[in-house]
Amino acid sequence: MKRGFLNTSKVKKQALYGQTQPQPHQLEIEKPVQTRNSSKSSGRVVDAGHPEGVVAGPLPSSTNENSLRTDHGKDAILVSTIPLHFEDGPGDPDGHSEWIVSGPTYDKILKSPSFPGPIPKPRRHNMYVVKPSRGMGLGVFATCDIEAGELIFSERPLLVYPSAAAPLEASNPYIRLSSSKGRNAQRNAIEYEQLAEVALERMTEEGRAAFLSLANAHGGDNRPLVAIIKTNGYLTNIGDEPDPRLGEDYARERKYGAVCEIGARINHSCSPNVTFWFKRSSFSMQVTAIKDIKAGQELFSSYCRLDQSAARRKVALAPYGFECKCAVCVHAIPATDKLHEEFPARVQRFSELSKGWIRAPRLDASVLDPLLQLEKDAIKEGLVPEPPYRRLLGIIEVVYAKLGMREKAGYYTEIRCRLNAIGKDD
Ligand SMILES: C[S@@+](CC[C@H](N)C(=O)[O-])C[C@H]1O[C@@H](n2cnc3c(N)ncnc32)[C@H](O)[C@@H]1O
Repeated sequence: MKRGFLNTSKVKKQALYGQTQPQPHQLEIEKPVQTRNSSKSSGRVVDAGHPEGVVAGPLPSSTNENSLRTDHGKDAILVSTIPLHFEDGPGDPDGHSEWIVSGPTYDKILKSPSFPGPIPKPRRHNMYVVKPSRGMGLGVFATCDIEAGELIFSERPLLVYPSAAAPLEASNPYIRLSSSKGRNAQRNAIEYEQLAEVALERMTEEGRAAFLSLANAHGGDNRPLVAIIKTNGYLTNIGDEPDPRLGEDYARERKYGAVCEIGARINHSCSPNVTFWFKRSSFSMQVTAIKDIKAGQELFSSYCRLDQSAARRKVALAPYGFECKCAVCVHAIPATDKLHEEFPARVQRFSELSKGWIRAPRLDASVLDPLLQLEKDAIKEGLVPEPPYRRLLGIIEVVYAKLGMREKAGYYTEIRCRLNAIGKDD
């Protein structure tokens, strides 16, 4: 049976399946919504009904024939609850996410061995609290001392969505849209608002309330759900395979973003102390400390790339509706801007020099001075999350080892390993 899904509550509670059609990402709804390059009639959303023993309600139960399948066509788009939830089952103890997803990506993840695994658990309970943060709305605060590299919490996102659903300024690394943004993005956003409505309907009452209570920096947007996604989404490591047959927009991997209930309360700083990483095998988002954090301190992530000047960061953050007042921004001068922009190149230069130092029969301890100075500056400028920072730690470590200063070398090995371990187990 084929039907327009938006005004059909039964269908709203089920996975949606668009059969393979010549045009990508098209859904037949009351009025067919056309996506990029499209002048032909759209694909179809099919209510395939339920197999025995599987039902749509009560929410978030959502499995139907389509969500159990792992052979969806290239152009299928589903809204599905993940992990799957069966009527007579207890539901996943780690919770469920709603996922707006292309058929092939859905199939790929579902077919991964032992998917979904349990979400990682922090070593300690209740390491954070959500409460008001001066001038920033709500924020998340540490309730105990936390070490760099320590997992603070993990959660199944409320919603996982294709990043094209929530195009932001291109410099945002977390929700990045492919090159030809503009018109296609607008069209996609309308379509995705409708898909987000479907996803919202499928959530539990608590999940829906949590989603709708999240910050919205795009109040004037007439797509309120996409606006919430834009304000709160973080990039995951799940992406659709590139599909060059569909043109420039689809010619590279298109990532998925995630909106999380707790993670979304973390405010921005250009000197962040936590990082987000997505674990595919458990379909969960992790928040891990990248610096030692004292009890009572606020947790901050970065909403923008840090390898750019304060002026560029300001532009990148504008869609979030605030001006960053962190120490790094407030004290920005041309020299600090230069460090942000040149940090990877400076580390690279030291990396090349260090090859000669290691081979040298004897090394003067003075080679450490500029390295330690760069490390100090990088910490002060909030560059700890940048991959070159870890490379810098590695260089300092080998220089200390070469100088026979084992204890110092060991110290650098430890912090480098702790940072390197973040997100590595997936
Ligand atoms: C993902 S939410 C963070 C949680 C949010 N404070 C809340 O109350 O839910 C992003 C929004 O928080 C606020 N925000 C985040 N970082 C900020 C900062 N450094 N300064 C001022 N406002 C900030 C902005 O309103 C932004 O649009």
